[in-house]
Amino acid sequence: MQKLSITGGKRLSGEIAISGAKNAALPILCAGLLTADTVHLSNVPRLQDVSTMLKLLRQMGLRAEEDSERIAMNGARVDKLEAPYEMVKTMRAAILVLGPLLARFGEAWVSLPGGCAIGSRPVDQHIKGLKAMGADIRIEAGYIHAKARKLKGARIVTDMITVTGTENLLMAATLAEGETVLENAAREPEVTDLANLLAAMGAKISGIGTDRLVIQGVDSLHGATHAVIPDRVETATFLCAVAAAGGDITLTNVRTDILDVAIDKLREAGVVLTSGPNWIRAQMAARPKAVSFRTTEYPGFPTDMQAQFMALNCIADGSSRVTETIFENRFMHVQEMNRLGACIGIEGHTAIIAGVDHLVGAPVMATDLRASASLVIAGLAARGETVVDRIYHLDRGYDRMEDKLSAVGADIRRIG
Ligand SMILES: CC(=O)N[C@H]1[C@@H](OP(=O)(O)OP(=O)(O)OC[C@H]2O[C@@H](n3ccc(=O)[nH]c3=O)[C@H](O)[C@@H]2O)O[C@H](CO)[C@@H](O)[C@@H]1O
Ligand SMILES: C=C(OP(=O)(O)O)C(=O)O
Repeated sequence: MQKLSITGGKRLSGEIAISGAKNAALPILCAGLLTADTVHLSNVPRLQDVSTMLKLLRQMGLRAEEDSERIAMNGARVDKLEAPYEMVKTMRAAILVLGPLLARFGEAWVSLPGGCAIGSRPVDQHIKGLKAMGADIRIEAGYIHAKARKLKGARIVTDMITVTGTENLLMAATLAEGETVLENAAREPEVTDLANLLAAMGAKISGIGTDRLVIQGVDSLHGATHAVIPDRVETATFLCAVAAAGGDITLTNVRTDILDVAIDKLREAGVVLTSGPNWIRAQMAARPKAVSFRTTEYPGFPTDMQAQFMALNCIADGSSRVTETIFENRFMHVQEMNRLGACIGIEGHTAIIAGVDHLVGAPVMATDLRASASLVIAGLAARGETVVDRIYHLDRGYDRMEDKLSAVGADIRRIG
């Protein structure tokens, strides 16, 4: 099993180009199922989840031609309406084929995702919404089996804000008969990016970027050309890395307008940030100051950045409180950080971090995607060598992270 070896204590200096957003690219690839025409995508990140999603879509009959960070996909020959367990278990986002398959082909078989390292993560709201649109949905042998001769528009109020739930229902609604209103919709920029692509494909959507999406169904969608938005989580991860290790880096291909909370917290931590239209520069010369926060839906503090900011707090001056409100089990990195000498206690959904003067490298285990990133950040700041095991989690969502970090002076390499 591959690992990352990091020898901490090197300041970071130079430029890193940010890749396209994983959480925008995955639903956007699934949108290719909604049309028989060709959808041209650029700024698609090269990471494991994208490869897994392409493998799944190709199994269904979607044609996808890849060239560097561009993909042209054509759904004219899609005929296998199934997402098997082997795919869904490695990538929960496979659930995003449910809405498009049902809307265009009237049937879908999607393995029910189980829980994962960060929480139980049910998909009841996806099912509730599709049922409200007239689908007949049964759970058969571990699969969601959905059927609908033609979906019908409906007013759907989800019990909680759900990102992929909103995306699935949005895609389904584009080809439903009549009007669908999605209340309590997720406002994450990745949902907006998907909605913008769907609009370019001929979908009639109003309220894009708000928590109330109104969709007038159309008979068919057509091809389009779209650039995936830059990854705000990858951006924030590298900003946390320089905040923890010190140095001066400039990130390019970024969208600073979707990073407000992260930027505020980094400034509070003492990072000097300057930015232009598509770049941000971070300079850090001192020990970071501790920052407290609670995760919430966009535009609040993202749960996907919680672990990386916690790594910063471990070596910060002062104590902090980090409350996780989205997932019930997203503190798996805490025990690993404590193995590096951090001082973190957990009270319910809150981690209380007493900043220590320095961390000391040790072998640690990655338990999920962002936990892995946080351990890399901790390793960059620690004295001596940290070896992060199970980095297949990291590879799911980061595009060549160790190459990008070594290019700015980090001592990091893949082993095993
Ligand atoms: C591929 C992708 O975009 N993944 C992101 C997406 O995950 P994902 O879309 O799976 O997360 P959701 O927004 O759906 O989850 C939010 C909360 O709602 C709960 N819930 C959700 C749906 C449902 O039917 N029932 C239910 O109870 C979940 O268990 C969780 O507690 O949003 C999360 C929250 O910003 C991010 O951490 C993930 O990186
Ligand atoms: C939790 C994440 O992804 P996923 O929903 O694909 O598990 C993430 O990107 O941090």
